[in-house]
Amino acid sequence: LSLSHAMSSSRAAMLRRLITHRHRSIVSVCDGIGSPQRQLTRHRYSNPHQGYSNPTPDLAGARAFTSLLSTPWPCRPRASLSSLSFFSSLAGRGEDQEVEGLDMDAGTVRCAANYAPLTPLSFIERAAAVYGDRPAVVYGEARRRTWREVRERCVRVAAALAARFGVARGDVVAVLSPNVPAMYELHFAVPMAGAVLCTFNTRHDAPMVSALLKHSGAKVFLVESSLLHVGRAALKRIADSESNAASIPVLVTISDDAGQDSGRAADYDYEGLIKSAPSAFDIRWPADELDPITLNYTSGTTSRPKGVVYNHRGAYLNTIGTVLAYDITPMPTYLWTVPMFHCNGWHLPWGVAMQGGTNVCLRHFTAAVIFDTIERHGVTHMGGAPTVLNMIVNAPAADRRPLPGTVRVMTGGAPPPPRVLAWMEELGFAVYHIYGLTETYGPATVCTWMPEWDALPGEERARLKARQGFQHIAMEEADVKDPATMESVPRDGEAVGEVMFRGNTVMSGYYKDITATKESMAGGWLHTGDLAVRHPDGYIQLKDRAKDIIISGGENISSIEVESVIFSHPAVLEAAVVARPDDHWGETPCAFVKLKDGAIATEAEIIGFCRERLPHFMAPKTVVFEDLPKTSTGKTQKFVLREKARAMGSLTKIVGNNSKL
Ligand SMILES: Nc1ncnc2c1ncn2[C@@H]1O[C@H](COP(=O)(O)OP(=O)(O)OP(=O)(O)O)[C@@H](O)[C@H]1O
Repeated sequence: LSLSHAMSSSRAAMLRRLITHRHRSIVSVCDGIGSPQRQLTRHRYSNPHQGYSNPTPDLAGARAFTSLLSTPWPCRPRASLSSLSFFSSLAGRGEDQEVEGLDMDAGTVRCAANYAPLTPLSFIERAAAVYGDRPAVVYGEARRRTWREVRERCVRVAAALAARFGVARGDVVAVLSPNVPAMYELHFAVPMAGAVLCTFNTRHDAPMVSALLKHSGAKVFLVESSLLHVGRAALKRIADSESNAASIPVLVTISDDAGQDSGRAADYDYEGLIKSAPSAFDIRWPADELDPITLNYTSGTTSRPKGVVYNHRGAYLNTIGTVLAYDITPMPTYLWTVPMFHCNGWHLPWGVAMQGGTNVCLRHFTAAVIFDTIERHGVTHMGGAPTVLNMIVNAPAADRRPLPGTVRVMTGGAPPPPRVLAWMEELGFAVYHIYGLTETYGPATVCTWMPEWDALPGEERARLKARQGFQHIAMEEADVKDPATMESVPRDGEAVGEVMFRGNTVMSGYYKDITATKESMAGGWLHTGDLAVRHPDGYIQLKDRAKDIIISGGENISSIEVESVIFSHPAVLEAAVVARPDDHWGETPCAFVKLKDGAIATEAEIIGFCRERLPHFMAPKTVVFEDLPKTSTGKTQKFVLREKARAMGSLTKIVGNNSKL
C-alpha cells in the first residue's frame, strides 16, 4: 500500500483499513521514482538502497491516487508494459515491510515473514546457494560455468543494462539468438533489471523482426553474431522510418568469443558489458507478482504473431507445473533442443535452475549431434516438437548411439503422431506428451501416464500417449466446451468442443490489444481455437485447430487423425492434411506428403493405405508429394498448403442436374 505524504497519518491509516477491508489484500500502488507519479510515494515501505527521499506533496498525484483507489482492483489501468512500473515497489523483497493485518479479528497478517511475490528469479538464488560449485551451463568443448558463476554473470548483465542503457522497470529488452549460454542467462538477467524479456524467433526475417521490435518498444536489442545481418537490417528499417532516434533500440552483439566493449553506441558486446558492469547492483525483485516478466510472440501458424505477456507469478507456477509433469528430479542434465525463444523454452531455463541441473546448450543440432551429446554429457532430459522426434527416429543407423540411461523427452507444440511416439520408445526414450499455447505459458496439459498402461501393446500405448490429457498441476482447469453455450461436452470421446483453460498460468493478455485480450478470455475461460473430445476417463484429445478441420459432405474430418495414419506408412517422413474445396462435398481431404530419402510411394498407394485404416470419407482424395513449409517452432504452415489446395480447384465437377464427375 502506498499513500501520499500529503495525507495525514490518521487519514492514511483510515484509507489503509478501508482498502484492506474492501479487498482483503494489500494493494501495492506505485513506486514514485522515475515515473510521472513521483509524488505518490511508498508510505510503509522504505528501501535504504534506493536513496529514497521525501517528495513534495502534489495535487495531481493525490488525484491520481484517489482515482486508483476508486478503480476496482482487478481493473486498474495497465496500458503498457512500461506503465506497469508505475505499480512497482521500491522495496527489495519487503524485508523492512511492516506487518499488515489481513484479518485483524482472525489474527492473520501479510508481511515479509509470510509473503514474497512469486518469481522464478528465486530459483537461481537458491541454485547458486545449494549447487554453487556444480555445473550450470555447458557449451561446446570449453565452456563450463557453475551456478555461482552464472548467477554472478546474470547480476552483472542486469547491472549493465540498468547503468549503461538506463533500462528501468517495465522496459522491454529484446533478444534474437539460438540456444547459446547468453540466451540462457538473459532469462534471469533481464528480469533482474526489472525489465521484460522479449525473445524473437530465429527464423524471422528482417521485416518481421523490425515489426516486432517496433511493436514491443524494445529499448535494447541483443543479437547473436550468426544473426547479426538480420538484426542490423531490422534496425536499419526502423531507422529509415523513424525520425526519433531515441525509439531505435541499442544493439548489443552476443558472440562466442569474449569480446571487448568498444563503447560505440551501435557496437556493444555482451561479454564486454559483463566485464565493465558496476560491481554493486541490487536485484529488482518484482513488487507485484503480476508484474510482467516476458513478452512472447506466438508462432504465427494461423495469423501474424501476437504478443503475449507473462507475469512473474505465472512463470513461477508454470515452471513448477512443468518440472513436476516432466519428472525433473534434482540435478538433471538438460539438452537444449527446444528453442528458448518458444514460450521461454517451455519454462525450462527457470526449471533447470529450480532443480540445480546442467544446461547443455547447442547452437544448432542434427540427429547425430543429439545422439553424440546425450552420450558425452549423460543427458537425462530433453525436449522437442514432434519434428525433432521424427528426426531422431529417422536418423541413419550410423548416426545413432546407444542411450547411456533413460532419456526423458518432453514433446508438444504440434500433434505427435502415435507411430513416432512408438518408435521413440522402441529406441529407449521415455516420452512425455504435453500440450499448450503461447497464451498458457507453453505447457498446460500433460498426458499423465498410468502404470497399468505399461502392459498394453506398443501401438495401444502410443495411441493413449498421443492424447493431450489433463491440465498440469499449476493450471486450475482445462475443459472442452461448446463455445456457444459454454457447457462442457459429454465425456464420450465423440462430442467435439473447444479446449478452454482457466487458472494462474493463463497469460496476462495480448500486448497493446485489449480487444483481443478480452475476446480470448470471454466467459472467464481462455478460448484456444483447438477442437477436441473428452474420453470417458477424462483425458482430452485434440482433433484439430478450428481453422484446420475439414468438413466433407457435412461430416467433420480431423486432419490430425488422417495425418496419424499417413505417418504410419513406412515410406512417409512427414504429412499434413488440409481441406480442398469441392463443388459436391464442400471440402475433401488433400494430403501433402514428404517421403523418406530414397523411398517411393504413389498417390493411389497412400489413398489405399488410408482407406484400409479409416472410414472412406476420411481418406485423402488428393495426395501431393513435396516438402512441407514450417514455422521455426516446427509446425506445418497449413495456411500455405490450404492456399495450394484452394488453387487446385474442385475435384468433383458438377455437370448439371447435380450429377457429378
Ligand atoms: N501436444 C500438442 N498436440 C496438438 N497440438 C498442439 C500440441 N501442442 C501445441 N499444439 C498446437 O499449437 C498451438 C499453440 O501454438 P503457439 O502458441 O506456438 O502458436 P501458434 O498458435 O502456432 O501461432 P499463431 O497463434 O500465431 O497462429 C495450439 O493451439 C495447438 O493447436
